[in-house]
Amino acid sequence: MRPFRRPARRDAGKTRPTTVLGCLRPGPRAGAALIAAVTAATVLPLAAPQITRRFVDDAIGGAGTRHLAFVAVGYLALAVAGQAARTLTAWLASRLAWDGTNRLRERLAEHALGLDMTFHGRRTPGEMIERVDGDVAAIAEFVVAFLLDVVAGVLLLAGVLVVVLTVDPRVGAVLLAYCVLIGFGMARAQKLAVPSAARSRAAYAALAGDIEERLAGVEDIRANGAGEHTVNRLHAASGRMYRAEFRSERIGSGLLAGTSVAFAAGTALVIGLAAWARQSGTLTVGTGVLLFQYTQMVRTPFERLIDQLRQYQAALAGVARVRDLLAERRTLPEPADPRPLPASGPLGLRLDGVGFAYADDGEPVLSGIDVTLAPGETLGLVGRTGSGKTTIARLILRLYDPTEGAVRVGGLDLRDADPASVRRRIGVVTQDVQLFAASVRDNLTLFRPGLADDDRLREILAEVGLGDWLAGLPDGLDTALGGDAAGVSAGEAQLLAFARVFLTDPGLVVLDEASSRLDPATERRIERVVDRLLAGRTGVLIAHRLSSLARVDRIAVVEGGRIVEYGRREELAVDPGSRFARLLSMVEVAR
Ligand SMILES: Nc1ncnc2c1ncn2[C@@H]1O[C@H](COP(=O)(O)OP(=O)(O)OP(=O)(O)O)[C@@H](O)[C@H]1O
Repeated sequence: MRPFRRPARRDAGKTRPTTVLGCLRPGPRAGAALIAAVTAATVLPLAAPQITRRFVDDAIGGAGTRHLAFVAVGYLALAVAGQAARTLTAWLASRLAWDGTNRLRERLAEHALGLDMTFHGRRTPGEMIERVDGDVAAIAEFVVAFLLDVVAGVLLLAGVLVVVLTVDPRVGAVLLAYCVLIGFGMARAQKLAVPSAARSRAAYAALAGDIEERLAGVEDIRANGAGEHTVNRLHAASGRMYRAEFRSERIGSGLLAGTSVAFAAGTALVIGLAAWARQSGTLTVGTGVLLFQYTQMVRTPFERLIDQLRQYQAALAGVARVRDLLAERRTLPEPADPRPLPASGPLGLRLDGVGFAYADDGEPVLSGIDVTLAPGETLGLVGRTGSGKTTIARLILRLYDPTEGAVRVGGLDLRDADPASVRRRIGVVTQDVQLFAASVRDNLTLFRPGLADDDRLREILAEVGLGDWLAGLPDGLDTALGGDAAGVSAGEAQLLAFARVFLTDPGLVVLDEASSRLDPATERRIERVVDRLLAGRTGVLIAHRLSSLARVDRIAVVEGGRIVEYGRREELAVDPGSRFARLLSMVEVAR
């Protein structure tokens, strides 16, 4: 099978397909090769019984051994050629299917990555894996099976009927009626198989989602001793899958057994008819054998078709889900006339009467938020958990659009700003730093090789205080970091995240301070880096430690989605009636 190829090279200069069918459609040459192979794989086996007939009739007629051996060799050659055609068809079909599904998988991954947080907030990673991988694999398997078993099978069936009708119209008519009956029975059977296959697939997706979620939270589960409960839940979910799968299998094998009996009856019928025709002298023994062989040939396509019913259902459900995913549109509209944010220097920030709700008909999480920061100024956001600080940060990063008011950066409403310049000019460091199973270099540049050369990367790592850490790594920038950030402490991970932001040199930075405790030395290192990062940049700091607020110009106290206090830090600190002063004095008392 051809190895997976990157789309950038293959599709360079071409329009990328956007629909499921568009992705799966083969190129004209590959399509023609497949049609030729399928035709050969159908016609060659159809010719085989003709040779058997000749052999039998000639043998009964007293033909010589040489002649019979010649006919036998012809039969053998035809069988070998038929098998070769079938192997070629299988190879071409799987190659085309995997080529197509690779295109589909890439398209889906690209599409899903381009969707907004509103979409991703509603989906678990397990569900997305099942969609982008599980469904696509089901579609690929079906495409192979469809080409091999359904298309080739139906062609063979039609060929057999045409030949038998030509050889003996009476037997042909019986065979045709018989096939129609079996086809009708199968269509009815499909109604049974379809829902059970869909249920089994849904149970599997639920189990995959459950496992993924539990594995992601393994630390919390262990720490809280929830292991037994988790195993019990998984037991229940796999029990549901087992029952759904078992039922689906039972229906499948019941159908297979039913057709076996029907075919045995059909064969007996045709043999009986052939014997009767032979007695009445209208049929040679060879033709009887030929009819018997053709009847046997009808069986395989039908059995394969039945076998495909369940797969067909899974694939159809997969196609529907993949279509739904491709039909998902960004909820953040692209600006009609995108304007870039100022390319250099600190960016001013203004939140103008901003209101926001996560769901269309949900409770507002933010309302009436007004904030103004001049370029280079810093704002500290404080407030209880759940008050809306992270949501404000998300709006500033344009992960969501406000439902009321506007977020302006550098004088530009973010809805009118060029999204690429928003990503470039607004930087963020969140509490949960995501490190990838890749080299230090890729973790810093986030897989953008042209972003900075190695010297610049070393310089930045030294700047954030990771110079010694880098020197201690076995392969320097090439050292692979574990996917779970194994070998990287929480503090180092935070510093790596700062290094990422330094690389793009944004004009506005949003820092969601790590609430977990770091050792005092690391905390001091991080604070020094924060100072350096905020120098000459506009900053919004979600502060979990009041000490961090010493560096900000303005303070906003958030409560229940509103700013209940806003002002210059020094003024609020000396105003005994302010909440900020009360917070400060509480910390003093605690000390
Ligand atoms: N993705 C989301 N979908 C729906 N509701 C959300 C989502 N994220 C947050 N919320 C809700 O919005 C409100 C504000 O949450 P937010 O995370 O902004 O608070 P916060 O002040 O940052 O809290 P913390 O200090 O704990 O991080 C909360 O009621 C929260 O439950």
